Amino acid sequence: MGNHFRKPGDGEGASSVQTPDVVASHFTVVPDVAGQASAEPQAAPVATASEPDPFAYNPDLNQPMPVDVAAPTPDAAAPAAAVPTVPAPDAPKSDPDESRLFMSSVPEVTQAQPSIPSVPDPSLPPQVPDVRVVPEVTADQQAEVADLDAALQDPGFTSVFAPVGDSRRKMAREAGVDPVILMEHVTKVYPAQPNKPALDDVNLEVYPGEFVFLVGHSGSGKTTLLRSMTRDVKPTSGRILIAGQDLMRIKNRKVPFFRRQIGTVFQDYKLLPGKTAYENVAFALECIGKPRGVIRSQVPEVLRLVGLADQMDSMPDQLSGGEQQRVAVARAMVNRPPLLICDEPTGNLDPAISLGIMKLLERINRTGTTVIVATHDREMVDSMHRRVVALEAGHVVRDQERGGYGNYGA
Ligand SMILES: Nc1ncnc2c1ncn2[C@@H]1O[C@H](COP(=O)(O)OP(=O)(O)OP(=O)(O)O)[C@@H](O)[C@H]1O
Repeated sequence: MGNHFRKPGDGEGASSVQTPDVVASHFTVVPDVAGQASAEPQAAPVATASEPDPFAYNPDLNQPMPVDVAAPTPDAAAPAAAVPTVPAPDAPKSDPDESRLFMSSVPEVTQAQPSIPSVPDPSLPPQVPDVRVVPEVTADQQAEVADLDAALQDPGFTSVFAPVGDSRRKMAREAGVDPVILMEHVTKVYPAQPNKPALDDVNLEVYPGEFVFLVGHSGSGKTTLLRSMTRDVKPTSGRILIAGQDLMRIKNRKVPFFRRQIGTVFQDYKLLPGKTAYENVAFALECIGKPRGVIRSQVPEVLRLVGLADQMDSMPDQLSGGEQQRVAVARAMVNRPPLLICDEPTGNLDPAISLGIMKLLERINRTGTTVIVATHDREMVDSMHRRVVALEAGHVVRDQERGGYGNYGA
């Protein structure tokens, strides 16, 4: 298991143009439960792959795409209806250097990505205009939205894989591709509520590249589900594999290394109040032993891509809620985790700002990162036409391709 997180000896096909630092930043290896890999975060072995994996996390556009899996054509990869301001990946670049962050050191695309016309891509949203009406947006909010929109034009966000749709998921299963999230019969009973499981026999599979909304009433178990994916909560029974790591068996001392591979974004940002935006993002890289030179180059780039180039030196309390959340997203993404877990990322934000954050997450998803988002934002879910998993009293009651929010209270 675990094709998504590469392990030593996996990536013979890695591009020769990548520097070791860059490769390490993309494919940091977590020591496995058996302790076969180095426990030192600095080690970050370079990933290699003897056989190309169609669904592996692979930001290098020059890597040959497997022929039996549909890579998005540039046009197909841009869900233009849901994200009208995001340019197609083949949009002209205003600054060639700008492509260095999320695609750090990824060379220019020199060849068209192959596609399989016979495989439909049901993940693409229908071509309907975005008719969201955002009431009473203040001048500050307008400026903030404009900033983020400008940042989202950055060609550094490059589409590698389209989100995985139903037929792709089926195809992935048939091809033996491992899900990045696998939950089997997961039940969580908190001691304080012994007769009311927070999760009750949950089964869930999420494949690399998917974007999934998690919805449900307050108290239905969304946070417990997400926290069990990061081993902040240990289920009472069942099985959880995250990128091949068996979270029911992983040793406690290995959990911090595992978590460094997962990006997390929460409603309350969780920024360090005494550090600037730059320092908050840099801290994430310092914790995993990244060299200073890598930090100095990657942190400004990721902050620029989330539209905060001019606010790197601001303290959290000098930033708006939306800007703080963008710092949190930048921090979660700077090490390029293949999985991004977001718990109510727009819960504290105004609608216009929320839309910007969601566009950002969608754009990150289009670089190949699997994204799961718990939300109460009905409009957002309805407008984005993504996979929707609904929980009710700890049960999965709906798992729908390109679904809507459904009949849930706020
Ligand atoms: N630490 C805890 N101890 C005891 N019960 C808990 C704990 N955390 C959550 N619960 C209970 O588990 C159930 C699910 O809670 P959870 O926070 O996962 O729901 P949620 O869907 O995320 O809710 P919300 O949308 O309000 O955040 C609720 O009944 C809650 O009271």
